[in-house]
Amino acid sequence: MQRGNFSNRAEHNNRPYVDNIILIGLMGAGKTTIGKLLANSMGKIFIDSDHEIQRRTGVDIPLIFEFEGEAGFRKREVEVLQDVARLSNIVLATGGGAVLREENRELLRKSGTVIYLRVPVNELKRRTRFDKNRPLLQTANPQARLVELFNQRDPLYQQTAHIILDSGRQSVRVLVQTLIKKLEAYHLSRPIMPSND
Ligand SMILES: Nc1ncnc2c1ncn2[C@@H]1O[C@H](COP(=O)(O)OP(=O)(O)O)[C@@H](O)[C@H]1O
Ligand SMILES: O=C(O)C1=C[C@@H](OP(=O)(O)O)[C@@H](O)[C@H](O)C1
Ligand SMILES: [Mg+2]
Repeated sequence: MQRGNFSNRAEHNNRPYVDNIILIGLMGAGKTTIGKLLANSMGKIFIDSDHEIQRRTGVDIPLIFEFEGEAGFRKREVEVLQDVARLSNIVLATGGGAVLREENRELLRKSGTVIYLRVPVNELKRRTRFDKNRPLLQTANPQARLVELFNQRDPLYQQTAHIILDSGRQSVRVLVQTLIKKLEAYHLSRPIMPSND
């Protein structure tokens, strides 16, 4: 067995918690950016739940919020998560609010190894400041909004994640390498058969 070589797929086919990688964290944490690179490096298929929602509806996220409100968006999000969680050999970048529903938190935890990209609010603000595609940040004070969301969601991300990666200004490339090492260390420390935790 080639320990640490995740491209050896056959070994992991019936171990979804090893096979799939799921990224969670606030807006701007780098889920989409790092997810793509991580999938590439590990020979996995990249899926972004927001992209999938946009593909299915044919419209962008701000328009869904405008017409259906956040509640409408969350319904679409849960549907997409349930569908993509059935796949294997994927890296899934979720939207920042995916952990709000308990049913999603349970689903994500049992469908893959969940990684929380934990980034300080100042850095999140810097990364999202010119972005018009995140309806929740289109307020007079996006920094205060991010603080509020961090306080509300940080405990939810922590309880959902198998691995927490605290990061600030490291480059995306360095983060991907660090993540691959953390994944290997995490799985080597686990029993072969997954438990239900
Ligand atoms: N480690 C990083 N260092 C610098 N910029 C980053 C890093 N990760 C992501 N970014 C940038 O931050 C912005 C938001 O990243 P994104 O991947 O869309 O985050 P998320 O999907 O978590 O909301 C993008 O412009 C991206 O290029
Ligand atoms: O935090 C949130 O509630 C949201 C995050 C966004 O995704 P990113 O985290 O990829 O920006 C997107 O799903 C939507 O605008 C709502
Ligand atoms: Mg994203």
